[in-house]
Amino acid sequence: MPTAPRSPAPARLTVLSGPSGVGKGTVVAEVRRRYPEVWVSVSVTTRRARAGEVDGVHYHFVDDAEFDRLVAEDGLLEWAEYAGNRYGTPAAPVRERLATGAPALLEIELQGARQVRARDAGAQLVFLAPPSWAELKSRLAGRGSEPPAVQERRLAIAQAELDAAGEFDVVVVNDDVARAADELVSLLAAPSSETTGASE
Ligand SMILES: Nc1ncnc2c1ncn2[C@@H]1O[C@H](COP(=O)(O)OP(=O)(O)OP(=O)(O)O)[C@@H](O)[C@H]1O
Ligand SMILES: Nc1nc2c(ncn2[C@@H]2O[C@H](COP(=O)(O)O)[C@@H](O)[C@H]2O)c(=O)[nH]1
Repeated sequence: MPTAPRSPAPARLTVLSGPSGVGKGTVVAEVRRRYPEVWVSVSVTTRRARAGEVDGVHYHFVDDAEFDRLVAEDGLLEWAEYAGNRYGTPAAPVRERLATGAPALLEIELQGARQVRARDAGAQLVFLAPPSWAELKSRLAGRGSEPPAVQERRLAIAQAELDAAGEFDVVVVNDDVARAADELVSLLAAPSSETTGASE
């Protein structure tokens, strides 16, 4: 008797987190430049777009009412308030992507990473760390996208985020963009310990 075609096993969700200015966006852009097939979730945010940011590409820029609506209808996989703005991951595109058996990548902050872990024990949490505190400060200042007071606010949050690095499955040091991108690509491709049966 012919068997019905089977759906592929859902793939693993990978989360990239780390303090503001460490280079998450830069490393993800390098991964996508080399591997355009890597799928990265586009978050919603109430923050205003920076110069050069494109709605629907870098973020879906929404107002507070729209964000409230998404939360109320359980449309977000996770969400958090960060430095005075809200950010969240639209749930449906991530679920659809994983259901095809292909991996998905989220670039989100610490509170969101913790929510993903609580919902999905098989998710892989990757922490991107700076080579030093001085280098982190210099990168954030050098980017020039926030005034000094906002940089200070982000650096205060960064202290707590660095203290939480031990909660992550893997720490990748971003001392070199190409090398960090290589490490992230190999982590995305690595099979989940749940599917290999390896112990945690
Ligand atoms: N390995 C690196 N060496 C030197 N500079 C880097 C490196 N990686 C990123 N940068 C620079 O650091 C700055 C911050 O990078 P990026 O915007 O990617 O950080 P981020 O972690 O995504 O920040 P945020 O969380 O605030 O969005 C940018 O100016 C970027 O060019
Ligand atoms: N919890 C979530 N955090 C997110 C999401 N999208 C982005 N982020 C993180 O927010 C901070 C600030 O981002 P910025 O673009 O204003 O510099 C940074 O750590 C991002 O990774 C999300 O959907 N959920």
